[in-house]
Amino acid sequence: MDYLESLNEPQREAVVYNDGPMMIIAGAGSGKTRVLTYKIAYLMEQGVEPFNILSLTFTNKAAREMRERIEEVVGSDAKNLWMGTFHSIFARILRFEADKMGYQSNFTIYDTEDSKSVIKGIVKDMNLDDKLYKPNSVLSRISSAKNNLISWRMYENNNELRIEDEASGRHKISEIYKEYAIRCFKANAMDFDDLLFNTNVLFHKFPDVLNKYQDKFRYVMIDEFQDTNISQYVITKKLAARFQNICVVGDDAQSIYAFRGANIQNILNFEKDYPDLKVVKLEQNYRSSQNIVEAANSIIRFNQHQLPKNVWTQNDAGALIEIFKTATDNEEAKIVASSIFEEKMTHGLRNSDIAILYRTNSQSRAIEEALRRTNIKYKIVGGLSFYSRKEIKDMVAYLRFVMNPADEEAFKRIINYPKRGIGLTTVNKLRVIANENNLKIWDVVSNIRRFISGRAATSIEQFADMIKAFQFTVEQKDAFEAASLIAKNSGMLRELYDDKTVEGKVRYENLQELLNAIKAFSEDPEKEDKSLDSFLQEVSLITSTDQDADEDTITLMTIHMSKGLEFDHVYIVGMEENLFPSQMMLESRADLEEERRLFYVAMTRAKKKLFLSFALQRYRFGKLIMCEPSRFLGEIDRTFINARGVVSSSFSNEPPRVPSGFTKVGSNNNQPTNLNQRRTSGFNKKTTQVPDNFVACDPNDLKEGMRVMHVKFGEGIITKMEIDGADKRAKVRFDREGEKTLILAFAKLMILN
Ligand SMILES: Nc1ncnc2c1ncn2[C@@H]1O[C@H](COP(=O)(O)OP(=O)(O)OP(=O)(O)O)[C@@H](O)[C@H]1O
Ligand SMILES: [Mg+2]
Repeated sequence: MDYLESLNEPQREAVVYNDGPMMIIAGAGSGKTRVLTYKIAYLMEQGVEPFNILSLTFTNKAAREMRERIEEVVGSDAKNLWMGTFHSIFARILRFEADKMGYQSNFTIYDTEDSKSVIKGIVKDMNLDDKLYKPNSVLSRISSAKNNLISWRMYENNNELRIEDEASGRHKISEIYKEYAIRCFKANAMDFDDLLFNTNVLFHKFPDVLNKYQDKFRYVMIDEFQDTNISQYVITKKLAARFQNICVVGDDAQSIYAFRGANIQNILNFEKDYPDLKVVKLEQNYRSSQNIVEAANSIIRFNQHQLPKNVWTQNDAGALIEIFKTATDNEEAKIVASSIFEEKMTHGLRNSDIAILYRTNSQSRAIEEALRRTNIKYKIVGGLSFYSRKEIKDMVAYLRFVMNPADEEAFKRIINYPKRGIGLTTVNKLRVIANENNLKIWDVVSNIRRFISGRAATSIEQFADMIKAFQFTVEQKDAFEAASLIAKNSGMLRELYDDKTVEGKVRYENLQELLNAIKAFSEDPEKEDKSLDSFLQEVSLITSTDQDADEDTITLMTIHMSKGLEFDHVYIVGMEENLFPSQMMLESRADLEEERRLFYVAMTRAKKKLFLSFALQRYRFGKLIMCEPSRFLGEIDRTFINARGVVSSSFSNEPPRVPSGFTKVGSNNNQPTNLNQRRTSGFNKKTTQVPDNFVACDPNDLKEGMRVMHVKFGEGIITKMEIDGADKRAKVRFDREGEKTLILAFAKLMILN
């Protein structure tokens, strides 16, 4: 039982207490996940059967890691634990119980792209304005209804929602919601939100089913509880109602999914719902250096809404936080890459000890380029994942349709890919026939002669025969053989093989890689169900953090994806106003607090060293804009910072000033004005401006005697060019500021004549 020795007193207390509801609300890095892991191991050691324990995590990867730890203590029995994300666990339950809901157990799980395509179709069929009813925003409206357990029927009768929709000019959303639900059902498909929503319906409508699972799950655990939504909360509460052995673990200061419906209120409700709740606080941080812990504390104090907590650590003070001030986003990337190179040399770090975090995915491009140039291996978590690539989705659509021929989205993808002369008009005709006769698309396709004749009918008949042959194959052969045959006989393999462009080759390799994955799956001794169907289920629930790379790479990801993880060195890039805090998310104080919690999450991922960087100029939305340092930088207690101000054109730490006469960029940027009201940043209190047409020139184009413009110093004349090793410098006599020597790699100059 030596793992108990590796815990501090309150952690141990939390591990061994298992008689009723418990909540651990504790600071970052204080061992919450560790406690949950050992709690499960402890229960199993006490003789609790693994299949009586349900543990819900933020990613499947987190579940896998926990399971491995538990296995170290209790052995292979840990395989039988019910562990995973809410979505994967409830998809599993819904498969078992599908028939009760009128679904077949091989239902498809629609991803966001599928869902949007269904909505697009509905908007078109209803003759609505597709600019007003954008798939994204309609879907998010439906999604948030579902996460608040509002069915389309309830939506229809809900005055408040109707008024909101009417105010935005979109009074048809309730009808779209209804049609969307009908189409998904007809396609034997559920979207991600349905996995939770339908589980709620299932438990509500079928008390005997609920009873069964209540009996089964004697112990229920939830990690990252602060980010659960109402739908998730209600399900788990129901499940735990019999034994009341529910243990939730979280940190209100790390709640970062409110924008997706997560509700911090769940923490407060929990105390009300379980009056005999045992509450445990963990305050000692084991992850980070003292400087990092204190710096993170210093920023989160700016939030008004939080439970009182005092996070401290016995770890060493460690290095100060580095702040890099850089001229442009590309330069920021370069500096981060060279810092990583240097740190690796001096501290003997592996790539996997390092992470670069950013607010939005699009920031990765510049960083990737710089890393490639420096020969540092990296992986992007949460970008376009393997399973989101077109060729993979096409192939998966074939498999989906073979398994579930009601799946209309899969059908749309493959009916004319590879090309078989079945155009959009025909496809639409098929859908109309299906709708009018209240049939599934497959019923029409597989009996096409009854409905249409001519050349199109022949092509469709051939398609139907092909699918029937595939269905037969799937019954006869193992997953890998069947998938290989489908890849070949559908024509997909040849289509990709014939494309000899570089991209085409990559796509062909990707398809092979998918087949490899199916082979590995069908030979995995750990898997009980090795069928193609079961492979598809797993694939549709893969979250982008779940992919493991064997290689030693540094990790690039958004802060949202980094929850629960830790790295020796962490770089947070793009610390600029309007980027972080994000301009798009800032409408209220609550939004700002959520952005700040996001920053808190990012900072507390670092064990030993934290680097923050910002650029003075950055390309955004296709335009070069001036940036101000993030207000969050100014909120960090100065004691913990080493502001080197690494690079700016003049090596100064002053904010850039802008010569008069510059037009203001951003006037068409829709910046809410309230953004500029509160400035605590010690870096920059002024709004900076840059000319709209400012385009920095290539240093090689500069010559003595040229008239140039500099963002900060204004106009001037080049008096001398100097080359010092790799560095090119220019002496410029500025009209206002006098003579300056600029390093051209960093100073951005625009040629005026
Ligand atoms: N008592 C302990 N002794 C030594 N190391 C510990 C102890 N408790 C936790 N740790 C280590 O501290 C680190 C943080 O633990 P863990 O990830 O469980 O924290 P957490 O509270 O879940 O963090 P987060 O809020 O980021 O999810 C891990 O590396 C863990 O192994
Ligand atoms: Mg954790």
